[in-house]
Amino acid sequence: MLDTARDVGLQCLVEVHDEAEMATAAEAGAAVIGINNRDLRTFKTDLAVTGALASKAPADAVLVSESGIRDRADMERLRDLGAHAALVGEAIVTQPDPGAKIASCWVCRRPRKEQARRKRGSHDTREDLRPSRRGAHGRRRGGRRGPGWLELPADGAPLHPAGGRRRAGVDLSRAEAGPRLVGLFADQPVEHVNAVAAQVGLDFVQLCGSEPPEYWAQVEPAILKVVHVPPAASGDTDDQYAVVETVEVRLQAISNAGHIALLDRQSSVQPGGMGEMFDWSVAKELAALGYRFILAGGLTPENVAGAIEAVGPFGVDVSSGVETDGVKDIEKIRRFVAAAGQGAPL
Ligand SMILES: O=C(O)c1ccccc1NCC(=O)[C@H](O)[C@H](O)COP(=O)(O)O
Repeated sequence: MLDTARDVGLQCLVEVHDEAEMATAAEAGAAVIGINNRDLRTFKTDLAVTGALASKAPADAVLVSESGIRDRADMERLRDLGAHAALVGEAIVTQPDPGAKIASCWVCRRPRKEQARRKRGSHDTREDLRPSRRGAHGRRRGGRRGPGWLELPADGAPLHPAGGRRRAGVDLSRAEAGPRLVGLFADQPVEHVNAVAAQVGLDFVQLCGSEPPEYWAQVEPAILKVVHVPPAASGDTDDQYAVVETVEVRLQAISNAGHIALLDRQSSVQPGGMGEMFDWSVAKELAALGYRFILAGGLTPENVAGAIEAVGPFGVDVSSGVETDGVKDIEKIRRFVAAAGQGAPL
């Protein structure tokens, strides 16, 4: 059945409740395994079932904990037990405001102690399609590096694709096999973005301008949406909190639309590539609230490990920090990638 599903382009969620069923699922090659915390014979529900079976799952399976999940505390517990996703029914449908309930349960980051445990080899994280960008690699084994192709109307006219290719210095023909290819745009006609993406075979489009959600909806490839983080007006805590709230609204909208957010410093000069950091405590706060984002702005081979450790982003992005005299510097890129790999796992 799994083979048939794959042949027609479907993925199966294979549900298990005990060790024997987990062994069957593993043997069958199930890539997504649902651990049902409810015993369907007795209807007894116990989240500990997830803990007991997660360690018996194939290392590269995605684990979905199912049933009996009520709130954020449960979600955190399941995450710590090794689940990658949760299937929640009753706790959401019985709420007057299901959206608020979902938002209150959102847990994304794996805590560091769990990362460390996995890194020691007891249970591995899985390869997924999450990108990091342009050699700015943050995830350990599961991360993807994404060379970026920059197309911004900063000088009036969009770059021709060939210009982009030269600028990014990547062999586009290798994009399929290796890194994910990201194209950067800012407020350009969406038809143009789609045409370029199709012509070049972009995996992601990074929107660096003030494109609204209606625009995102028309973009064909996956989207990285930049959120420019403004400085706190006075630097005091209230102002900083106001910045967190402003950015949070944007992150929510991006996440709800199924896209990936990239936090970068706001600049009146150009929408990125300024080599300047924003206040990482804002990013740290948002990561603690469970938001996933790529961290950008002023990263360098020297500070990237510390940034990952301090903020805990989903990925990191760099431009000028790996340049020498305005040109990408392969040695700096190598050092950046190595240093990012040494930061706390994302
Ligand atoms: O990277 C550029 O040169 C650039 C130029 C104009 C607009 C946007 C640009 N880049 C957007 C990015 O995503 C950068 O990688 C991001 O802003 C980080 O840049 P940096 O602070 O220089 O590392």
